[in-house]
Amino acid sequence: MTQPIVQFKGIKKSFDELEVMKDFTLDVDPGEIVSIIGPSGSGKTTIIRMLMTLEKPTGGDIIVEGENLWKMQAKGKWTDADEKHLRKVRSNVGMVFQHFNLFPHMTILRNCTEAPIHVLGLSKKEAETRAREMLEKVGLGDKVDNYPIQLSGGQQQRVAIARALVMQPKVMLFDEPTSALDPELVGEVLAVIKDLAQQGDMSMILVTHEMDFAWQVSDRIVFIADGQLVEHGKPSDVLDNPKSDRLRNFLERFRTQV
Ligand SMILES: Nc1ncnc2c1ncn2[C@@H]1O[C@H](COP(=O)(O)OP(=O)(O)OP(=O)(O)O)[C@@H](O)[C@H]1O
Repeated sequence: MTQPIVQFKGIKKSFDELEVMKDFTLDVDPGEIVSIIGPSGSGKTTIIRMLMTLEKPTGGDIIVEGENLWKMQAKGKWTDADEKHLRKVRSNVGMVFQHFNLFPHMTILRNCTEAPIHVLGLSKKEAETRAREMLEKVGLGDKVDNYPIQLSGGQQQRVAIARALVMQPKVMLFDEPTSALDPELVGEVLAVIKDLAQQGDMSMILVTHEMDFAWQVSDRIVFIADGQLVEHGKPSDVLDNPKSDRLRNFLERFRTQV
């Protein structure tokens, strides 16, 4: 049996009095494409942020490639060696946010070489070779010397995808990657993500409100509500034949809004 690349086990998460996750459990297999859907405020972004170690779960375990993210302390407290180990495990996880957050004073190429040089320790030449290859892959091979401000929002988001890919992650996280874009720019970004999904060598966890897109690219759709996983399965099962009232109501509300 293959070991899941990512495991959430009994995750609890509260912000002061607000209990966001009550008991969230999910395994993601190598190469699997999982989309997370759910009502606004149900904790989708929080799940992604916990996996990026940007938020700490209140309880439960998050395991990446067999390593328990929040329990890596060898001596019961965080040491420099633990932090280094954590950074290494975390470098298996790439992230594309809603807002692309490129460095405005750096060229597109340099935006993509900073992390491989400083986190992975690649030489400038190696990092540039990888970055050019990834920028080519997202259709921006001719923009390496431009600055972010010279690119459209859709192009900037494609740079953000290339920047994450340069780290050769085993899992890519996308948190509503098109929601900050003008509608006419959404398609080009979704096409790049779809392409990556079809290559099949990376796992992906996507938080998206683009249901048609989720239907097309996902191996599995996960519906969360009230702090837990309510339903999951193949897109045709979850989106076309919901079993629970909560999912049925969510999809109905969603369809009347679109
Ligand atoms: N740092 C924080 N401090 C306090 N509350 C927070 C924090 N981050 C998130 N929350 C709250 O946790 C809940 C879940 O937020 P989250 O952003 O994960 O939801 P979501 O499902 O991604 O929502 P949306 O679909 O609207 O993006 C919300 O009520 C939010 O206000």
